[in-house]
Amino acid sequence: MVTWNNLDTLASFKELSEVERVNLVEAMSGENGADRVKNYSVPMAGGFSYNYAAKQVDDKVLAALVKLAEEAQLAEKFEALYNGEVINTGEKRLVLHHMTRGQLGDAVTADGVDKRSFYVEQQERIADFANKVHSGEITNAAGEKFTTVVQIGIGGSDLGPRAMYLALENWAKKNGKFKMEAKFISNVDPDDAAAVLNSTDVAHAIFVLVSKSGTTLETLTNESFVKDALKKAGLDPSKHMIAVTSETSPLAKSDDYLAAFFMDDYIGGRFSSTSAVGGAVLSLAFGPEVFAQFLEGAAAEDQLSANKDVLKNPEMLDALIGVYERNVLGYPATAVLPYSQALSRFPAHLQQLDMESNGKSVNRFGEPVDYPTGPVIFGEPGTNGQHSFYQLLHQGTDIVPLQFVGFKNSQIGTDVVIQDSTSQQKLCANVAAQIVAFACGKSDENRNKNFEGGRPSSIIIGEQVNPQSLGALLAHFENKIMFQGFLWNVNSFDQEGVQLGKVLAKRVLAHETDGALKVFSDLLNI
Ligand SMILES: O=P(O)(O)OC[C@H]1O[C@H](O)[C@H](O)[C@@H](O)[C@@H]1O
Repeated sequence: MVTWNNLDTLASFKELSEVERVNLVEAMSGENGADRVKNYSVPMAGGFSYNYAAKQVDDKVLAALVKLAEEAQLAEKFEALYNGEVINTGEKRLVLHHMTRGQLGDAVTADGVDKRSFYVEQQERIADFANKVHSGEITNAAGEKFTTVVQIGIGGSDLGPRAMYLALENWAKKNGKFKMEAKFISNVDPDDAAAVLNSTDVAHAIFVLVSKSGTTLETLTNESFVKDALKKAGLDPSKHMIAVTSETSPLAKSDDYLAAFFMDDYIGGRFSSTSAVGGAVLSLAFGPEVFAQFLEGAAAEDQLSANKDVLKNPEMLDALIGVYERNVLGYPATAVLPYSQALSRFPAHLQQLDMESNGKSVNRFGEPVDYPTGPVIFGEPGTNGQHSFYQLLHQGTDIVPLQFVGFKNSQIGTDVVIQDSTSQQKLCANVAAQIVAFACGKSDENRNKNFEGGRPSSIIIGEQVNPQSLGALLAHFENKIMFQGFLWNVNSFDQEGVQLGKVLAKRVLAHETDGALKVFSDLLNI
């Protein structure tokens, strides 16, 4: 049995806050620093390692974190989750996204079906559909092959799949796995749909309407926008559209689609990249085998997350260090900085994954908590970020912990030697330099040029962005966020905070406003 307690009631949390702070400048300088880089590293799946040498931890802090993990029952809570306990207390739901990529524990039956079999069945249906589209067995009305896939969805039905597609696009082109170009429409801004449609040959496009609830205003509006464009082109929308939704949604039983594929209420939108939500677009774009490899990578990382030895569990360790930084050291934000163009939208996905999950002020029983929970998450690929907001990170008044991700190899392989180094080497040199610059700083008599250092970072180092490594990386962050939710004792799997704005927007559109809302409506010409 697991017990759910607030972080500040745990004796081990009090002990952690009393452990002497690490002076990162000293820790990371000289031979000491070299030893830390060699020793403070844990292997991950997908060829990665998680290196936390430049975090503000030492063996004493780590020992206290291990105790905290034990008292908070992190391993047992994960076990309860994958064995089908109702972890999403707010919505009274199980949390089963891990099951889309493997079976970590017991078989789980819900709604009268074995859930793992249900997810596998959907994967097989998608694979069959994608193969038929690729072979020309499923075509447009004129009998011509579809060449483009356009996903319509928002939030979890957009960000993850889009980030994953962009991450693998060049890898697929280079490795002969590229089947169809994918595009995405998400914003209700008419310029989003119009711009995508203007650059798409709609007669050869298949549209994937993705909405777990089937009620999201932006997505339903964009569906109508696309149907309108198809009709104007003399095409039958029902021959160009498929749906991905939950079986209980209004879209599930509609005849408006060529086919419908399902996820369910036990998979949160932001955790749905490995379900049919990511499966449809990624299988169409790159083939079902590539999607299967992506799932394998995620499953392998999930296995590591289930390890009870904290120092061999990269996700648990990352989560614990993050909570130490947030709740003991008092840092307000975390930046995610992938040194890889392929991961250009990965930080955007993590913003939703992390902030929608752990941006909570009440615990899982609805009682207010007296400590900070999820930090602000933001990020950009390096080196672009360096030339943008790193000034604040190096010399600003807030300390912002950093999560770097770096790869030894590029995806396309085309490179050039300028001033004795390749572009890939320059990219990697920058990430190494930044870690040490942030940690150690540099003294200068001119205060303006002085770097105090002491700014913590970790780095996930991999070989290359490919389907397996991408799956592992995604699972790393999903599971880290889950463990942090356990530590903060919040429900990471609901998102009530997004409702109020939606309700008020409906009122504006119905002209049922007064006060400030009325004046803003007038100012915006609604
Ligand atoms: O997939 P849908 O039901 O259309 O939901 C799309 C998104 O909208 C909601 O407002 C939530 O904030 C997100 O968690 C969700 O991913």
